[in-house]
Amino acid sequence: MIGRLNHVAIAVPDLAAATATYRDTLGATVSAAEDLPEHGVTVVFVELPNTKIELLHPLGDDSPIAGFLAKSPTGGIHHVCYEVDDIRAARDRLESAGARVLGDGNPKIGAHGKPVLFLHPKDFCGTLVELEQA
Ligand SMILES: CC[C@@H](C(=O)O)C(=O)SCCNC(=O)CCNC(=O)[C@H](O)C(C)(C)COP(=O)(O)OP(=O)(O)OC[C@H]1O[C@@H](n2cnc3c(N)ncnc32)[C@H](O)[C@@H]1OP(=O)(O)O
Ligand SMILES: [Co+2]
Repeated sequence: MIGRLNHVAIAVPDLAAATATYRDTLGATVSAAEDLPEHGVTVVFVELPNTKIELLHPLGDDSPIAGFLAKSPTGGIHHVCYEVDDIRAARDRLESAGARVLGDGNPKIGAHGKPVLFLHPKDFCGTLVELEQA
């Protein structure tokens, strides 16, 4: 059911410093920072030849990544995102298998303009999984 690895997201306490690390130390192409209030994060995209890295920083009082950064103050890998052909069919299949879809179960529009959903980390080997419609 899952296809390409769309991105790996890294939660960071200092977005400017993380951006500089990827741009200046690792020599990657990075985007400008973008606020996504709908998702409670500010994001910088790092473009790699075969996938993307999302550098995430909390935005607002109810950011879903605040708890993660409280537990890992220096940051760390927050989620992986896999592409699926039909996100609603994937959701229904996963729910039938007992997996927990986070939020109200309806896809939101993600950072790349496509519908996304999140799956509980305890159901997927301790890793938060994002699904994005291909
Ligand atoms: C940029 C836009 C978009 C895109 O298009 O790409 C994004 O990626 S937005 C990214 C941010 N959005 C989300 O993460 C939405 C989904 N996330 C959530 O709903 C919550 O973060 C969460 C996964 C339910 C966690 O909520 P939180 O309140 O922080 O923690 P809990 O106490 O409820 O956690 C329960 C349990 O799970 C562990 N945990 C939490 N986060 C992670 C994680 N990222 N990876 C692995 N494990 C995680 C947490 O430690 C708890 O474990 P125990 O302590 O053992 O109970
Ligand atoms: Co993401």
